[in-house]
Amino acid sequence: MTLTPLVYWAQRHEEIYLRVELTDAQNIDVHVHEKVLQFRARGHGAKGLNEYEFNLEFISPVKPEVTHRSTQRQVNITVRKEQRGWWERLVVQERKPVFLAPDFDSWLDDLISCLNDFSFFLSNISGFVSLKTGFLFIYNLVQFLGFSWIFVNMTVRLFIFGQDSLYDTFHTISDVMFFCQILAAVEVLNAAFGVVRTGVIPTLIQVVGRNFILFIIFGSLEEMHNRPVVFFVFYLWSSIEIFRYPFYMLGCFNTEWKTLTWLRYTIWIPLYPLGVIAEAVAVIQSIPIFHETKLFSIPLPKAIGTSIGFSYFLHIYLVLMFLGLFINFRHLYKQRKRRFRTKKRKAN
Ligand SMILES: CCCCCCCCCCCCC[C@@H](O)CC(=O)SCCNC(=O)CCNC(=O)[C@H](O)C(C)(C)COP(=O)(O)OP(=O)(O)OC[C@H]1O[C@@H](n2cnc3c(N)ncnc32)[C@H](O)[C@@H]1OP(=O)(O)O
Repeated sequence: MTLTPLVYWAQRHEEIYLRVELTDAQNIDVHVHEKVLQFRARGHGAKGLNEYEFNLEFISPVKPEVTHRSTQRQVNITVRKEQRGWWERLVVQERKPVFLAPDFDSWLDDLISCLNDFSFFLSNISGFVSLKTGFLFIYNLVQFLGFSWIFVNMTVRLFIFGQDSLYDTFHTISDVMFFCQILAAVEVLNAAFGVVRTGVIPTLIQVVGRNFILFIIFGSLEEMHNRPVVFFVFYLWSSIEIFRYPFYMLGCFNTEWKTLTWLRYTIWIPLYPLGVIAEAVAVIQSIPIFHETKLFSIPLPKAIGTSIGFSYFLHIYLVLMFLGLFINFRHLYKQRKRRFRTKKRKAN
């Protein structure tokens, strides 16, 4: 008849511990094949000095290497789980074998270690959520909410009112866009003071470029308010921001969602040129209006008798825009390469 020793078990996320109640155990043979652990040894158990053995078929796969250590009172066996995780029970069959019992001492150790882990996590978190992280997170959250509101509002209005919605974008959206774009000046400061790892020039080009269109071209000319170009400019701007800001928010906690990262570093490829083209259309449409109204024109001395129209500056600005497009396109291309190259290297 086969004699089985008493076996106590416990688990951690990566390991299984078995404590076999055999004193002075000798000729210990323990190995794992597939999910089954086989144990055989000679020692003093419940039925005196005898051969004892047992088999356990684990509920999940384990690594084939087993370590064991015998003391005068028991044999301790450690088996490594194939995949990290918490098992709902030890063995495949729902009714546990009679010789098997939970090892409460070890569970207690486990509980203590869990509490230690938790307090370590808490102490880390409190250090981690520094002032800078908190500030960046809130900033990105506010921008994300603002641009999401813009994007969703414009999309819903497009579905409900169709083409008509293109003509009143400025009236319905501009207040939130003003708010978000004024706030975006913070990004220039962040870059200038090294709060985030990015160049000042690309950020300045981005913020100044957009605010020029928003405040000077759209904001100061009522004639522009009902033009469909406002819709295209606002829609293109918000289309990138609803991905860029949540990407930064996750970054604040060293977390990433691969799809979001891919979107943040990819959809600018079509959006940026389209955005610049839409902005250029807005500038071109505003030129005759500035010309007629003489708004922002600089009067010259009476002797010369004329003024320098703002529309001249707009011609120069059109050239600057494409220069800006080139600089920022190159910058974003480099950022994309850096991001995906670093990721690939980390993966290797
Ligand atoms: C100098 C005078 C100016 C004269 C202007 C005249 C010319 C004007 C031409 C203007 C053309 C503008 C056209 C434009 O308006 C059209 C459009 O926007 S269309 C829509 C598509 N647009 C886009 O896709 C651009 C979106 N914007 C951006 O991407 C940024 O503003 C830009 C500055 C262009 C690039 O961003 P950045 O350099 O910051 O790259 P990363 O996102 O890779 O960030 C680098 C690292 O910094 C961390 N970071 C950055 N910001 C934050 C933040 N707010 N919170 C937390 N962390 C942040 C980021 O995580 C990266 O860190 P790591 O590398 O460690 O991951």
